[in-house]
Amino acid sequence: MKVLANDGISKSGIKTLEKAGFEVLTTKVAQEQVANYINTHDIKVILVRSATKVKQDIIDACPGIQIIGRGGVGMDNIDVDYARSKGIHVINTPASSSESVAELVFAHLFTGIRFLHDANRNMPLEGDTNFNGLKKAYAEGLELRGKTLGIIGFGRIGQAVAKMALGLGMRVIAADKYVSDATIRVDFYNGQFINVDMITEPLEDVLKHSDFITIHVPAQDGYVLDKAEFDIMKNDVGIVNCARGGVINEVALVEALDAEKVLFAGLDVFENEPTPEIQILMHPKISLTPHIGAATLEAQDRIGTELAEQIISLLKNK
Ligand SMILES: O=C(O)[C@H](O)COP(=O)(O)O
Repeated sequence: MKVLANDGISKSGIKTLEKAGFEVLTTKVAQEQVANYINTHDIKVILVRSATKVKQDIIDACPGIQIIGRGGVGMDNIDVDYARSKGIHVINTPASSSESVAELVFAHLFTGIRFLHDANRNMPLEGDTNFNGLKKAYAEGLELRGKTLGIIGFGRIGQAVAKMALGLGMRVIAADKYVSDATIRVDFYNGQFINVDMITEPLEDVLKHSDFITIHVPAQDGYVLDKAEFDIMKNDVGIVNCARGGVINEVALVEALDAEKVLFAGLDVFENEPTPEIQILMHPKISLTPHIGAATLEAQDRIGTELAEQIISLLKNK
């Protein structure tokens, strides 16, 4: 039985699938060729990350598909309900990348408070006379310890961020439409841990009281952070988005950065992907990464193995 991993899959995933008798194809087929490729190669399982879209057109064109697998969390590139209504299994790996995404949040936070994005762009060339000016700006860096981190969206990833923030000595507050409380287990390398009980707060309170805000909600209709939300935040707040483009109004964000309301932004996701708007790309106060929250060897390894195990249990153990 053939599996097409159109956006790639880890070696561990391929090995597990091959051991169970599947043939795994990792050819990167262009979006417009996907349906034809699936049909001509008799593919039964299509695996994607966020790049390949599996919408109604592909589902209708490929009646042989039995499983659509998303290696990762967000399924906004798949018509999940429609696929399920046609009897197709749709699977993802919701827990595999939480730690990696959370670590990227802190990469952006540390970058923002110590101006790494600016330093990387502006280290002096020989004869450059501006560096002392830069050094003075960099001397206005901040520490995370003792600051308040506001987490919007308190699911698995939001809670993984909370765990790291508590470990760094930050105060953590969170808002979530659906989660009212959570116990955060802050665990240490030596096996010791402490549990911290948290109750979520209204969004407005989180916006008002946070020194830094990080957002962890799925793709949705409408912005979560728009001008009205920026207006009630503290001055010099830092913003991080490693969730989905489209949850922050980028025009309002740029205005807030230019008005010195927001100190910096760390963005892994954009309204336009893979190429963000030029105002975002070139902005001196924005630290940029190209949607790499889950792009660690460890996360991809877990994702590949977890997908493979789900496929085997759905198709081999019937
Ligand atoms: O939803 C996810 O899992 C992340 O956005 C990662 O997306 P990617 O698999 O395309 O890196």
